[in-house]
Amino acid sequence: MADDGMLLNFSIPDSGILNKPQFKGGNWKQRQTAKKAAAHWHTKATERLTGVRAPKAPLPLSVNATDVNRTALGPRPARPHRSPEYDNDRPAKRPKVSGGEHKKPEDDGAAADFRPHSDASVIKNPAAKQDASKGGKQIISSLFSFNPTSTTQTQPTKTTEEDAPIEPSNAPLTSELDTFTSLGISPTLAAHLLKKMELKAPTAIQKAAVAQLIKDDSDAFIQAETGSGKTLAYLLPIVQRLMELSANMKKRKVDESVSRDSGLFAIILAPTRELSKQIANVLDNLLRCAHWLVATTVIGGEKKKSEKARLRKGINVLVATPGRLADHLEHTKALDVSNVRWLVLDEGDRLMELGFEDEIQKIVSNLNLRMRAHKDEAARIPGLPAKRTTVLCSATMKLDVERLGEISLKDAVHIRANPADRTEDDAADKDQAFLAPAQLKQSFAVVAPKLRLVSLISFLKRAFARKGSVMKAIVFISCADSVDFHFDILTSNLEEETVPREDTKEEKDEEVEEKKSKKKPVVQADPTKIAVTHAESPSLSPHTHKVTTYRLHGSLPQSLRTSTLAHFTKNNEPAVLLATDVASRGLDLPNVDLVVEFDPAFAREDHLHRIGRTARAGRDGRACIFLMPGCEEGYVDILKSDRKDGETGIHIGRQDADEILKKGLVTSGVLKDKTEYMEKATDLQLAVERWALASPARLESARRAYQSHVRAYATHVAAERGYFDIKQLHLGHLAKAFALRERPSGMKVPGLRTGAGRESKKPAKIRGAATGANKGAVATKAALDDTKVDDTEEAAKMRKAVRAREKFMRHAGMADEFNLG
Ligand SMILES: Nc1ncnc2c1ncn2[C@@H]1O[C@H](COP(=O)(O)OP(=O)(O)OP(=O)(O)O)[C@@H](O)[C@H]1O
Repeated sequence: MADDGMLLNFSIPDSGILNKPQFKGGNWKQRQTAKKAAAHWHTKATERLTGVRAPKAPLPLSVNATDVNRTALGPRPARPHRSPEYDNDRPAKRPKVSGGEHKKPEDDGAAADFRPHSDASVIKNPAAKQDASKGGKQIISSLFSFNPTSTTQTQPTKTTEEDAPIEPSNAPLTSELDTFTSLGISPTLAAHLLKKMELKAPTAIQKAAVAQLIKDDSDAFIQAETGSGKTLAYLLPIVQRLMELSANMKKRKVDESVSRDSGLFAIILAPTRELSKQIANVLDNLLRCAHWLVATTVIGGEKKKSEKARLRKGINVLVATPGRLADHLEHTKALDVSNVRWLVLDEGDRLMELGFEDEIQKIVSNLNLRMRAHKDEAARIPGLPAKRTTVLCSATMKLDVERLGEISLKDAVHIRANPADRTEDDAADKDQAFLAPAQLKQSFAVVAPKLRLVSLISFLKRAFARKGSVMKAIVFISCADSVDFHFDILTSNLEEETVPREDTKEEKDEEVEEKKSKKKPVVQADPTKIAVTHAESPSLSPHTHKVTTYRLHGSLPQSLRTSTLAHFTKNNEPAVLLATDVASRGLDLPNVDLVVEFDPAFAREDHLHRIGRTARAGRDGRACIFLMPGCEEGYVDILKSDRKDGETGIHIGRQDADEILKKGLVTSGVLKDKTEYMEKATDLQLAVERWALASPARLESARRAYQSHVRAYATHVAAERGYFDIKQLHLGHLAKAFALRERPSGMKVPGLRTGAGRESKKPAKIRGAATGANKGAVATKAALDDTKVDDTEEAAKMRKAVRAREKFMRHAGMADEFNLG
């Protein structure tokens, strides 16, 4: 149209085409109201003249919950400022939902402090609309009101930083007499350890194990704390013995010296692929001083064909996962195990937990059979021991480890770092032998469910505030869905999150069409996002440096898991890894200064393995566990039992959510007024909620994470379920920590993985609290079925393990940890 063409020639000055009026007189409030009204009419007039619709101004991050509501309702009447503390004094309000309809709090078993959600802009959002169409209701509750109070002391105790330094318990020995050569290691190997691997002296467990395994062919059970160097404790004697074998053959001028064709002499079994690869790396480093010896790995998740090709070429040491080795023993002719004289079962308790008992039994019988059948052929290798030595490594001496010992060991020697510490008869509680490294500084944070997410962000913000104070941190989260959700939050620019825009006409039409065709909108996961396992964290990075966030869980493809761990290991900049328990066992990640148990572990020994990712080989480390006020605080008893000086509890620090929020969010360190941190926390929470509401995929991810979290919560071992009582879990408050504004009872997760069809109509709280003795079993089985506890292979193993354990416990007349009946 001609008019349009003419309009193109208009140039609109930056100041606008209408003069802005001056506002004088009246009080501040009246001037603000007049200014807003004028701005509104100014915009409308400009739009009318230009035909261009002005974009809506983003809502600043510094608004609070009531401001958001007001944005939609217009200017509010003057009202005295109400501090969040004032909220605390108010009696509970009946929850009011967006339709104006009131509902009794007990209707959904959720929060009693739900506020009406009248954020029209949120309701206009497609995700929210989709939810509203399903009968979902948007609820905003205040972060700081109606939180449960702590049952323990409210004032933080002396922080662990203030404690006097403690002698490390897993460090290399310092006496001049304690050298590798004094244990029987050859000068060549000792020189290699010193020059190439920078290892000057053995640790206590290495001293005990190396001396024993070099001089003797007896089976052994190695038990030592995390980070004490168990890997080298069993690898060093094997490599030393193989080097001796080689030297022997040369001395005796036997035709062929030891080479890759001489046969397979040692097998090391580890429960996970990550651990197998890590052991293989240490072994490769050792074998650089004996290049004629060849090692390789056979682990699940890799092509069997290439593994077969490697086995065909000939190997001397094999690192494997039990399932894959059992498979090769059955199907790969090139795998000859008749010369195997060392079998190591690393992380024995975990091997049993994952249900590898059958595979290990098969492997052991196969080795025995072939060794007996080829006795004479082995005689051509002078010095090859007549009997096989089996070494079992485990942090604990639980019943299932004893069972593994029965399968694999014969007259085993019990090797401990300090045998004087505990005698074999000191078996009142064998797990108690497993303690945290003495120098590890432990603390717990008492955080109400609603404050969990903002507290985690604040805690990490504070930890990474000064470059160098924390280089690497690991945050343990109970399930894969929750890891993904928190990864997305931490790697998003929350400050850019604005109130979702209004739908365009096209979108409205589309929606009408959709409704007509009665097609349910399908929320598709973005396939490109699956491959992203690390990204910068805007919310954690201070101005001075960047912090990278990583994610790791068993549902990621193996190649991605491996590359993520490698990237995290090589990264020399500050980084945080969000992980499930897939990263809790055996992994040796350098420079981890801090471990955060955002979700407490399912059992005490898992907790010890998790915190053992720091304070390794004598280095310093910090660990903090998040506990909710109430029964969870009782878990401090477990923290005390982790330590030799436990009963006193003097080395276990305590922090409150308020303290964490103040330190993490008020970066100046000085509070302008005592509610400043509350406002900042509320802003952060609102930003996260807006982030979730901005797309259906994010909302789905939040709901999925929440539901998986609740299911995983029900899987704590029976002995600890008093601390983690699902019936005490406040589902409504917890939903807020997942950025959700919905009632737990009405929450549906589109595209829920396996088991979604069996979703009960009852709210999770009621489902979790199934009746009588089988409540734990119901919850556990639901968790195993519906939660991505680990990858599918490991989940299957876990199910098998649960069944095996149930059977075993029944036979042993013991209380079953899953309360099966
Ligand atoms: N003698 C030593 N001197 C210095 N550092 C050592 C020594 N032996 C091992 N280390 C280092 O200690 C760290 C922990 O070793 P390793 O992974 O074998 O411990 P672990 O006892 O198996 O721990 P976990 O129980 O957690 O699996 C590694 O980084 C390793 O390089």
